[in-house]
Amino acid sequence: MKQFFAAKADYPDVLLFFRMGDFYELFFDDARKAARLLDITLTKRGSSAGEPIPMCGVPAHAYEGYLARLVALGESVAICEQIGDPATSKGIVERKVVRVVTPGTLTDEALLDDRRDNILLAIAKGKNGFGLAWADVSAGRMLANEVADDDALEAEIARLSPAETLIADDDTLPVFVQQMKGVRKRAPWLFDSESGRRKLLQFFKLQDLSAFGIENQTLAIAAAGALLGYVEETQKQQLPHLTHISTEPTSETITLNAATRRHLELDSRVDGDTRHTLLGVLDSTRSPMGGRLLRRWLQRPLRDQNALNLRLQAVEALMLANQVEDLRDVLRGLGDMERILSRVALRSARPRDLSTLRDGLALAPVLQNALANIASPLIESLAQELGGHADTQSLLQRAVVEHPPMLARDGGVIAEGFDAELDELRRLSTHADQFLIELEQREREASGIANLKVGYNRVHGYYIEISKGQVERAPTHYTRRQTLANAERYITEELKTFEDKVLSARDRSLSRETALYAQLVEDLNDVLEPLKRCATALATLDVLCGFAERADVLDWRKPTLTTDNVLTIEAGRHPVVEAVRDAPFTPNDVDLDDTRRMLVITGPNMGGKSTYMRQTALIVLLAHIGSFVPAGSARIGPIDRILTRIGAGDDLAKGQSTFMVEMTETSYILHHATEHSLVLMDEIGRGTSTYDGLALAHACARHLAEHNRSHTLFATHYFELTALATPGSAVENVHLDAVEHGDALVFMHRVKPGPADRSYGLQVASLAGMPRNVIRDARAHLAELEAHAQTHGAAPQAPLTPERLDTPQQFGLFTPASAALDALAAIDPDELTPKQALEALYRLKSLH
Ligand SMILES: Nc1ncnc2c1ncn2[C@@H]1O[C@H](COP(=O)(O)OP(=O)(O)OP(=O)(O)O)[C@@H](O)[C@H]1O
Repeated sequence: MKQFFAAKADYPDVLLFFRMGDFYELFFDDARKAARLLDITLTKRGSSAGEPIPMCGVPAHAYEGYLARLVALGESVAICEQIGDPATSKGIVERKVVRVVTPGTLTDEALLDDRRDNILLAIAKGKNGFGLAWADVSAGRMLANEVADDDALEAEIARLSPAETLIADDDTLPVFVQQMKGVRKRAPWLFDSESGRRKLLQFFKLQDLSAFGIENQTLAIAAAGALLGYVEETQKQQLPHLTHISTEPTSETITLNAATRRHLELDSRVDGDTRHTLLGVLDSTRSPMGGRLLRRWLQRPLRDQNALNLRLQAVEALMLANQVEDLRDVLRGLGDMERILSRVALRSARPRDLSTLRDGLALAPVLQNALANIASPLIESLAQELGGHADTQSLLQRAVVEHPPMLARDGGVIAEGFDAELDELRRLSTHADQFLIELEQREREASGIANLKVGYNRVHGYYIEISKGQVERAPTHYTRRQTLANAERYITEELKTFEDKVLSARDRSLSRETALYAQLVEDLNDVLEPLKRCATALATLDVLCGFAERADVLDWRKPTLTTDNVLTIEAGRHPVVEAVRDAPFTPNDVDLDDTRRMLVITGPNMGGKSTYMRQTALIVLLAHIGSFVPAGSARIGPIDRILTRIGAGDDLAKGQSTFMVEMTETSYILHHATEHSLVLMDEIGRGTSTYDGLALAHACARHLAEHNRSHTLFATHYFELTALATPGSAVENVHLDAVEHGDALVFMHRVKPGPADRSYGLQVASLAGMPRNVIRDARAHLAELEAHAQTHGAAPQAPLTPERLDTPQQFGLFTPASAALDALAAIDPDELTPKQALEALYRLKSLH
C-alpha cells in the first residue's frame, strides 16, 4: 500500500493499474470508477485506516481489452509494473509507472481505430487568437498553427477531431472547447511561450525554429511546448519518430468552418452514421494508412491548382494505364506501415509488425515496376520514394520467421540461419527429445525394468520414473527426487548434467533471441526516415488508386480547374444520394459566373433543392482534393471558402436556439463570403415568423448578390424572392418541378430555368401520412386565404404556401404594384372621357 500511495501521488487524476503478479489491480476510487466503467466486480482487500480497501482487477494477459474500453471512454491509465524479478528480489518487488496511456497518445495497435488519425491537440490562448499544436504519436506526425478567432479555432477542431485536448486550466476558452470530450487541463506555466521555445529547441536539437516556419508564432510555440511535454511525460521514453513540426497554413486551403463540415456530412453525419457520407462513398483505399490520408485530404481541400492538377493527372494516367486493379491487389498486402514504424521508433514493435513490414517492403519493387509505364510526374516521384529498401527488406527476410508469434517474449521469432549462436543453442534444446528417448531405452535395458519412463516437470525438472511395484529393482546410482502415490522418481548424474545443459541452453537461447530482436529494431531505426517516406508514398499511391477506381466504377469525370471566376457543372450528381438510391439519379447543371452569381432556387418540398445545392459543394470539394467528380464535366475557378447554411438544429451546447443558430451562421457567412466563395443558403428565415423570415431572407440574398458577390445557391419557399432576378442583377431563378398524376405527386428532380409556380406543401404533407381530415381542413383554409389574398391585392402569380399563412400582412409584401397593375390592365384609354381618365388616375394612385 505504501508503494501504491507513492505511485498514485504522481498520478492523482488517472487510473492506476498496479501490477500484482498475474493481475493489474486498482484501489480506492480508481477501483470504484473502473468497476463501474468496465462492469467488473468490486471487492475488498486488507484495510486502511480501519476501513476495508475497495479493489478490482483485470488479468495481465488480457488487460488490453479493458484498457481499450477505458481509453475509448476518455480515461487515462498509468501502468505501474513490477520492475524487479519476484524470484530473486528480497522483500517487496520494486514497482514503477512505465507509461501512461491516454486517449491522445496511443500507439498500441489494439487500442487504435485503424482508419482514423489519433490526434492529441494543445491549445494556447493569446490576446489575438490561439496557438494550436497537434500530434499523432501513433504515426509520428507533429504540426502547429495559429488562428485568429473562435470561429477559426472551432473549424480547426472540427477538422482535426482530436482524441484528447490540452488546455491551460486558467484559460477562459470558448464553451465549445471546454465541453469537448477528452479535455485535459494542465498547469498554466506549461503553456508559457518562452519555455515552450526552449523545450522545442532542446527536443529537436536545434538553434532556432526557423526551419519549421514557426519562429515568430509565439502562440503556436507555446502550444507545441505544452504538447511535447505531455507526450514525454506519458510515453516516458525517447520519441525519435517526432523529427519535426510542420505547419498547415489556412491560406493554402479552402476554408470550411465547423458548420459547413457538419452540413456537408464529409465523414460523419449528425446521427453518427459514417457510411452514408462523402468519405463512405469515396474511400476504397486498400491500406489503413491510405484510408487515414484520404480523410485528411478530404478535411483539407487545397487551393493550389498546380498541386491539384498533379493529382488529377496522376489519377487520369492510372486509369489510362488500365492497371488500377492490379495495383490495388498489391496494395492490399501493405498493412499499416506508418504505425508500425512509429512502434519501431518507440521500441514497442511486435514480431508481427516486423513481418508485416517485411512483406510490405517486398511489394515496393513490384509496385515500382508496375508504375514505370505510367506517365505522370506525381506517380514518378512516388515510385522513387518507394525504392531503396532492398537491404532492410532482406535483413527482415533473413531475420524473422515467416509467421512469427504474437509476442517476442517466448521466442520463436528469429529465423533459423540468421545467427549461428542462436541456432546452436536451439539445437541443444530441441535435440533433447532424441537424447531422452535414447536414455530411456538404455536405462530400461540396464535395469531390466520394462515400464521405466523418463519425464519432465516444471518444478522438479527431469526424472526417471519407476512404478511402486518395481522400486526394489532401482539401480543404486539412482537418487530419489520425488515420491508419488504409485511411483518413485529419480535423477542420475547423467540426467542432471543433461538437464543443466538443456535448461541453460533454453534460457540462453531466449535471451540471445531477445538481444537479436532488440538489435533488429535498432537497425530499423537507423533507416527510419526513408522508411517513413516510403510509407507516405505508399499511402498516397493507395489514395490515388482509390480515386481511379471510384472514377471508373462510378463514372466520375476529371474536373477542369481554371483561373476564370466560373463554376460550370454539366450533369452533376450527388455522390451519396446517388449511391443509396435504387432509382436513377437525375443529373443537373450549374452555370455561374460574374454575370450570373446567384441562383434563387424554388420548388416543392422534396423536389431536390437541398440535394442540388449540396452536390454542387461536394463536386467543388472533390475537385479540390484531386478526385474526379460525379458530373459529365466541371469547370471550376478559384474557390476560397465553402459556406453553408443548411438545415436547422439547436446547439444546446452553445445555449442557442434553432433560430439563433440559423442567424449566427448566416451572419458569419455575410461577414466572410467573398467573390470566390461558394455559398449555399437553404431556406433562410424559416425559423421565425413568416414576415420577419421573408424580410431577412430578402435582405440576406440582396447582400450576398450585391456586396459579397459570391457564387450563391439560395433555396427558398418565399416566392417573393424570385423578384430579385431583375436584368443586370446577376441573380437568376431556377426551380425544381413536380407533376400531379392522379392522386400521386411525381417529383421530376430536374432543375429548370425560371421560378416555380406552386409549392405542393399540402400534397407532400399528405404523402407524409398526415391525417386526411387535417389535410382537408388545411385545403379549405388555404382556399379561403387565397380568396382573401386575391381580393386584397396579392399577386396572383405568387400562390400561397403553408409558410405564408401565419401572418396576413405578408400578402403582397413585395408585390405592391400588382393590384395597381391589374387595374391598369383593365383600362382602355380610348374608351375614357377626360373626367374618367382623371378618376382612373386617382384610383391607381390609391392602390399604390
Ligand atoms: N436529382 C435527383 N435525382 C433523383 N432523386 C433526387 C434528386 N434530388 C433529390 N432527390 C431525392 O429527393 C429527396 C428530397 O430531396 P431534397 O431534400 O433535396 O428536397 P428539397 O427540395 O430540399 O426538400 P425540402 O424543401 O423539403 O427541404 C432526396 O432525398 C432524394 O432521395
